[in-house]
Order: sequence, then structure tokens, then C-alpha cells
Amino acid sequence: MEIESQSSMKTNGPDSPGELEYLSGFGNDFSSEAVAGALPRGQNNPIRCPCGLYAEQISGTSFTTPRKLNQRSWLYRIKPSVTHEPFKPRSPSHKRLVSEFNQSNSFATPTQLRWRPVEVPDSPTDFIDGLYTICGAGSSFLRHGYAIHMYAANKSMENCAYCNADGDFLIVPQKGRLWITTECGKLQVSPGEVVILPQGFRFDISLPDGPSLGYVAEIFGTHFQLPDLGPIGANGLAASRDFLVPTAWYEHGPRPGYTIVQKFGGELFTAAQDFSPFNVVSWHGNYVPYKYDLSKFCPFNTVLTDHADPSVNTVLTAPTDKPGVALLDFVIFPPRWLVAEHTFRPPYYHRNCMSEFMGLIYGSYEAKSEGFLPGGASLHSCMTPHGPDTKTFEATVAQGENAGPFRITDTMAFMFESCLIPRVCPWALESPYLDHNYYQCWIGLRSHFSHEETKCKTNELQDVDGAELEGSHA
Ligand SMILES: O=C(O)Cc1cc(O)ccc1O
Ligand SMILES: [Fe+2]
Repeated sequence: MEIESQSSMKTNGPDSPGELEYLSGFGNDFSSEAVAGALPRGQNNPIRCPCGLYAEQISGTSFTTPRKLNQRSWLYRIKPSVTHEPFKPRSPSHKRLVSEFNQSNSFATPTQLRWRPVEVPDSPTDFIDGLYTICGAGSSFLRHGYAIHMYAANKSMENCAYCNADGDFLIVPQKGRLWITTECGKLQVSPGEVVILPQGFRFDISLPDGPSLGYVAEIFGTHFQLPDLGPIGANGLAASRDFLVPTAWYEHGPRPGYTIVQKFGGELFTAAQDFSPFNVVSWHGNYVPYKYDLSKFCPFNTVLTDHADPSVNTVLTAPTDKPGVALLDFVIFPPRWLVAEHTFRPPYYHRNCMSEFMGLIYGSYEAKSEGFLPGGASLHSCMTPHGPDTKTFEATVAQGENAGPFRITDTMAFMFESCLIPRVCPWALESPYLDHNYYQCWIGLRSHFSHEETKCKTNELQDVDGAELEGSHA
């Protein structure tokens, strides 16, 4: 079977995924053509498009969404997406995907939860089958909520494309690269980078390194934005120009037995067609897939005292209608200098009205001396207390005032933080990777209280545990 790709007549873009070219910017009005002149000039849908292409719009916001939030793109393709057989429920179905969280499919729990990294599956599993929901809130049908998934895959998708009608995927690979073909072109995503595949775009994921593991946040009813910078000013955190968008790439020719797998309401449906959906020769618009390299992040933090709230490390935010209240913030804890004086530098002990799901891409995390491993995860829901484990607390206090400026290296943890309280899926709670002893990492925290304050030196921990006097001021 001959597949004609743009390589025979390209005007831009790569021949092989190793040399991908990208457009740069966040929220720009982009345009790209794989064949010179394939993009209609001056209008979106002429009677006859250049090269005999069909014009097709993909809307990521309602038609009447205010201009500054409106997202749509025009795709010029060899055949329109509608040319497929009817959708049918996929067989076998996928039982571990949830997009509407309620008592019938998930549990409420305030318990601190932590999972060890999962292993690569031993049977052939592509991204579609390897994706499973951990927790979430709200509903894809009601267009408000999110789901947090993880994936463990060991094989490339074959002769099929995935399309998520429910929401936008933010994929955080932890192990193994992802080579992603989308209707806008190709993206090559390595661990340490993240990729956003907005609602409705068809995509194919290949695994050039074999097995791949990672995390996925899915948001319903909104899209990611860059956070406001407030007093930080016009620069800092994630810069618009570091977001990379694919350039047009297409394939042309028969693809017998090709399947579109559509995630719709958390269920999978399939539709057969005899051609590739990656048949877009040119496109323009501001509704696009994109990737971002986390090492480009420009962190801001305290330069004198105290521990800043983690919002200072927000890469992307999916807003709710309430100012400053996120449906889902994507926050990272990257390598950086710690310089604060007479300050407990690791994360503080806290309870948060927001809920916090965390993952670790590589290295170790500053609040946990052990047990939170690359590929693992934790969940601290609304008002569930958490913070540094006993060893981290004791080591930090033992070091006392002697800690000079220190570069924290070899670490990339992240957090999905939401105002909606997640319900947890049964398979996540029954998972053999669930760490039932997680709570013990804090149990050893002893009382060091002394009411004779002048004797209480910060770097000399006094163990007054066991004293009947505890809590008594007599
Ligand atoms: O819980 C966590 O580890 C995430 C976190 C980090 C931090 O530096 C401050 C608050 C917070 O929730
Ligand atoms: Fe936290």
C-alpha cells in the first residue's frame, strides 16, 4: 500500500520525526501549509479550496465565546472527517475510564493516598488501552470538571486514531518518548516535556522507545491558559514563545480498516473509514495541540524569608468562573536555588481547600525523603493534612541556620491542583501499588514543645514525647 506523505512535495516540515519543525507561541493565530498555496487566502471557505481540499472548522469554544477566549481552527483536508461508517460501542469496552464522577463509580475519601510506580504491562497495550482514570470530579456531559488518569503502554497505536470528545488532555510522560501525529502535524514529546491535545483533535501515539508511562490531566469545559503574572511583571514562569505547535503534515492514500476511537462520556466508540484522518494539508487558527519543555520554566521564589505558595510555579491554569479559583492548575517543582534565610525551606505543613494530586517525573521530591518515587503519585484532597515526612523535617531542623544557598537539582515533581474535590476510582484504591503505610511517614513526628521558649533553639530538637505534661500549661 502506498501512502503519499508531504515529503514528496513539502514546503515545510520534516521527513522524519527526528527533525520536527514547530511554530512557537501560546494562543497565537497560527497558520501552516504542507503544500505551498494550500491555505485559502482572504477567506475561510471558498467554493473551491486550493488543491481541491475540503474546508472544515474545529471549534474549541462556543461560536459566541468572547473574542479573547474564542478558539477555533480551519483545517483544509483531502476528505472531511465526516466520511466514516457509523459509530459503534467499542468492543472490547474500556472499563477503567471515567468522565462523570458519582457514587456509582468512585469513592470519596479524605485519606492521604500514595501509589508506587506501576510496572510496564506484560501484554501488548497501546495508549488507548493503557490509559486509566485515578480520580476526578464533575462531569464531561455538564462541561465542568476534570479527570486525572495515568497510562502504562508498551506498543504504538496501529491503524487507528484517538479522539477525545470529553475534554483536553494534558499528558505528562514520565518514561519513554511519545511521537504524536495530530491533524495539525507531528509532535515529539520526551519525559520532561508536556503536551496538550485539545478536545476533539484526532491523534495517534507511537512509542519509539518501547514502553511509556505517564500522567494525564483531562479538563472538561474549558482550556488551559498561561497564569497572570501580577507583580512579577511581564516576564517569568512559562514564556509564550516556548510553547511549540506542529506544522502541517499529511498522508494520502488508502488505509483499509482504519478506525477512529472516540472517547465520548468516558466510553469508547469506534468508526471505520478507509483513509487516514491525518490528511490535513494546511490549517490556520488558534485551537491547536502544543507542547512545552519544563526545563524552559523560569522559576520565581523567595529571596529572603519564608516558603512561597506553590502557585508561584504554575505553568498552566484552567480557570473556573471565579477569579483566582482553578478548575485545574498544572504546577511544577523544578530544579532551582533555595536561598531563604532562617526559613524552613521544604513545603510547609498544610491543609488546603483545593485538592492536590502529585506525580514525580524524575529525581526525588523535597518534601519526601523516601516512598514518593518517579512514576508514583499521591493525592491529598481538600483539607487533608500533609507536608514533609519525618526524616525531611528532622534533617531540615538539624541543619538549622547553617544552610547556605543551595541548588536543588535532579528533581521534577508536579501537581494537578483543583478546587473540585476528587472522587477516587475503585481500581486505584484496590491497586497493588497503593502504599498502605503512607501515613507512617508522618507518625514519627515528635513533639518538641517547650513552654520555656528561650531554651528552645530551632536546631536542637527536644523530644518531649511521652511526657504526661503534653498539652498542659501547668
Ligand atoms: O503538598 C505538596 O507537597 C505541594 C506543595 C508544595 C509547596 O511547596 C507548598 C504547598 C504545597 O501544597
Ligand atoms: Fe500540598
